[in-house]
Amino acid sequence: MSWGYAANNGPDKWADNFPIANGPRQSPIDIIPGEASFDGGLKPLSLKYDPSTCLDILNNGHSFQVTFADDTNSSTLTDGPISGIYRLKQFHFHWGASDDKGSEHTVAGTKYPAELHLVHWNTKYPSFGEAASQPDGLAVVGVFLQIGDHNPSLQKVLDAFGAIKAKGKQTSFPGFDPATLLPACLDYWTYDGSLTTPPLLESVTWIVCKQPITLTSEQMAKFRCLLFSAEGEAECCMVDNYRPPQPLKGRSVRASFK
Ligand SMILES: C[C@@H](NC(=O)c1ccc(Cl)c(S(N)(=O)=O)c1)c1ccccc1O
Ligand SMILES: [Zn+2]
Repeated sequence: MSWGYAANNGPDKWADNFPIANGPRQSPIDIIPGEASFDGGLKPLSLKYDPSTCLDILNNGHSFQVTFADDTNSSTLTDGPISGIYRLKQFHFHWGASDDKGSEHTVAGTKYPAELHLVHWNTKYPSFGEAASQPDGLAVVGVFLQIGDHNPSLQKVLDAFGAIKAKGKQTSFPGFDPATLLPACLDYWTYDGSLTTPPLLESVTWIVCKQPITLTSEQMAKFRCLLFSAEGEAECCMVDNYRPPQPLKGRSVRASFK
């Protein structure tokens, strides 16, 4: 039985096969703004993305991912809390069965309907796979989604869902600029954490943007048309693919803003 988000294979069961689930730097966490410490030494994020590196969009049975060519420094994250150059590998989302839940990080207990993760790896290592096992290997920019105005950029992603409805489906997705999914203000919280999905490796510098991006409730409903299941299997809607907040275990959360 492989891991998932159902009662019999979901987050409460992951420690059976991935004992690091109870480790010292697990993600996500509940971010409590009043307990975050402003760090004037934190630099602004520098995100430089080249749309020509965007390759395809796929349903991996846990979420959907938009993948990028990461053989050059065309799409990178630098500065912010990190040193060196991190390359964009993919972005994906986590969302709920209804608009009152779905994000992985929460803010003083507040859940957003969804959360975007832009996954980058440290080019001091030879590949994403190598980097994912190093304490400074990955850097993920998290962006909350909240119900509001229509999001034309996100609509381009939603329009591709017809081709990737079932687990294992993939289609080319050229020329998409992920910078169009970023909020106007790049103030952020940062802390040391992990992948929020198995193998839950403790290799992620988390960078969570304070300002959400918006989408309409109708756009949010489109996420819930994807399936966890493969073609020919009993249809199972892809919803509630989020891990709940994990213990902080003494970690500090820094803020790039006052
Ligand atoms: C669901 C998907 N997970 C990732 O690809 C993933 C990779 C890195 C990060 Cl940092 C994150 S996260 N959520 O912390 O940003 C998620 C996955 C996991 C295992 C096997 C197949 C597969 O597709
Ligand atoms: Zn994620």
